[in-house]
Amino acid sequence: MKKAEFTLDSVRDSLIRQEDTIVFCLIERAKYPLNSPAYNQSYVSIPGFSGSSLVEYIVKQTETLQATAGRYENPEEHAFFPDNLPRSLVPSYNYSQVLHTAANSININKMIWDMYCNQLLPLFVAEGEDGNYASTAASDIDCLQALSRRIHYGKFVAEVKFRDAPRDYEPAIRAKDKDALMKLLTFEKVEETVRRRVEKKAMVFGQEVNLDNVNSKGKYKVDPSVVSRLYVEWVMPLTKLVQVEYLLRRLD
Ligand SMILES: C=C(O[C@@H]1C=C(C(=O)O)C=C[C@H]1O)C(=O)O
Repeated sequence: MKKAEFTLDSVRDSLIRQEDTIVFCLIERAKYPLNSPAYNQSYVSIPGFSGSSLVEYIVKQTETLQATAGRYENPEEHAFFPDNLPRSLVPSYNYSQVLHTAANSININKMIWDMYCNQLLPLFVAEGEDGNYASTAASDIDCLQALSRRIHYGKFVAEVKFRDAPRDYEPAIRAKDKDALMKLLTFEKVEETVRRRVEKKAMVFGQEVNLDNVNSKGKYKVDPSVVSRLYVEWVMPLTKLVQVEYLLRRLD
């Protein structure tokens, strides 16, 4: 099978497609209220598990299973609990080796976890509980994995930007000048387009569909302004943080 081409346009196309995944994941999570017991230590006393919540239990177990099926062999995937994961038990796929090996040392999932659980969730789910704790946690892992994939995709964005203009990036990398790197890789117009597009996607994907094709209740399943805030305050800044961290190691 032909490998996908690797250009700034193809990388941006992937980010655009990942927006759909993220918006749909948020819509699914918003079916349930906060369900705070899923995040409380007092609710879980599972024999053999010493973690701090049902969500952590489900994420750890899911990652263990998916590691054996080769998920983390893919340079686009990052585990939330990467320590002591089992090895893949399936034949390895020959992924394109486009990234510098230093990419392997970058994983900001702890920040993503904290942002999602402590800041984002209360903004887009209703208060209260309905007992669907396991389903809620299953929705959380979908959201977390989609956000993590998008944010760590910054490694590919940075690589393609570096290859397009190595002479611009090299002095800032050698000087370890994070601010200069941030300036070089930032495109404010692109960010504004992303912000407006994800807000629109939240309106289109999250509306009530009926045969008159009118959003009769004028309500959305996830508040579009929360989705644009998610991108402006967390997703884009964290993607840029990954880009800077990657570039700093690009000449190692
Ligand atoms: C991802 C890129 O780099 C930066 C980060 C962006 C983002 O996270 O969406 C958008 C524009 C850039 O400032 C890009 O240039 O496409």
